Amino acid sequence: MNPGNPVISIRNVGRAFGNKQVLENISLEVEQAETFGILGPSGSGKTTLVKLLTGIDETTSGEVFVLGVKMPKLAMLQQIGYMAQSDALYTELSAKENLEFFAALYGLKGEQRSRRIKAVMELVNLEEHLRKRVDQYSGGMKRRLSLAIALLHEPPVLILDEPTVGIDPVLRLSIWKELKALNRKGTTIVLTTHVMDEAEKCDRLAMIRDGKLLAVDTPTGLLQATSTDSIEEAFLYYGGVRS
Ligand SMILES: Nc1ncnc2c1ncn2[C@@H]1O[C@H](COP(=O)(O)OP(=O)(O)OP(=O)(O)O)[C@@H](O)[C@H]1O
Repeated sequence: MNPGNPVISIRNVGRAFGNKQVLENISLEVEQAETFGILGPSGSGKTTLVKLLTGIDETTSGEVFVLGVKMPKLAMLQQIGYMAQSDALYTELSAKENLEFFAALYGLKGEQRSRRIKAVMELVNLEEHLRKRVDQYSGGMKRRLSLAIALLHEPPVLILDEPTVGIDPVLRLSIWKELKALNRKGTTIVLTTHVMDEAEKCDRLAMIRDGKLLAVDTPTGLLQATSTDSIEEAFLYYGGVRS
């Protein structure tokens, strides 16, 4: 970590849809090479928040900066790897064709493109299914392919919306190992999760409920602040029970 050099800066951010205020006055910063988790009950605004970080969506108040650039900014596509909650894949194409499409979008060419496609497919354990059409993939395989695409261009910022849903525990562990290895190389990771043992692996966690930021701290700090023994209990303390 490199404190004082935020890769992501969220300043007084609000997002409303019509008269429904989904995010309210959120401010937080994520430092370089942090794994930063966003935890909150269903409908609390996690996906809305991460979409603002990727530039897919825009704030209705406040500002978001990624790597010092005010979002949204199309050019930041190259700098951010995003894994959405619902897979954005071309199902009538093979995995390879999907990867090639995104590789082209990210400007990867020739030998580098082939090398990266091979590397990310190995990582998510799909190398044997490279030529298979995505509509023949299981739900878990599609999640893994989506993660592979997010990692393809080795972006400095990774934004993952519930990355390991539908992924078995063995593969989940190997994906976490890789995420931590990326962290060590300087990649900043923001993820949303409902999985408590994943939350514990984050350097810091933001707890949100009803679009409001309730706490930001290390997992240990959250346990101390709530006098609880597990992240699950801390989550319930902050109102997860009311989801
Ligand atoms: N485009 C939209 N138009 C209107 N309301 C929306 C829109 N997108 C999200 N919302 C509302 O914003 C709230 C927060 O949704 P969001 O998807 O961010 O929650 P979440 O915390 O990611 O939930 P989950 O854990 O179930 O994925 C919900 O009440 C949702 O209905």
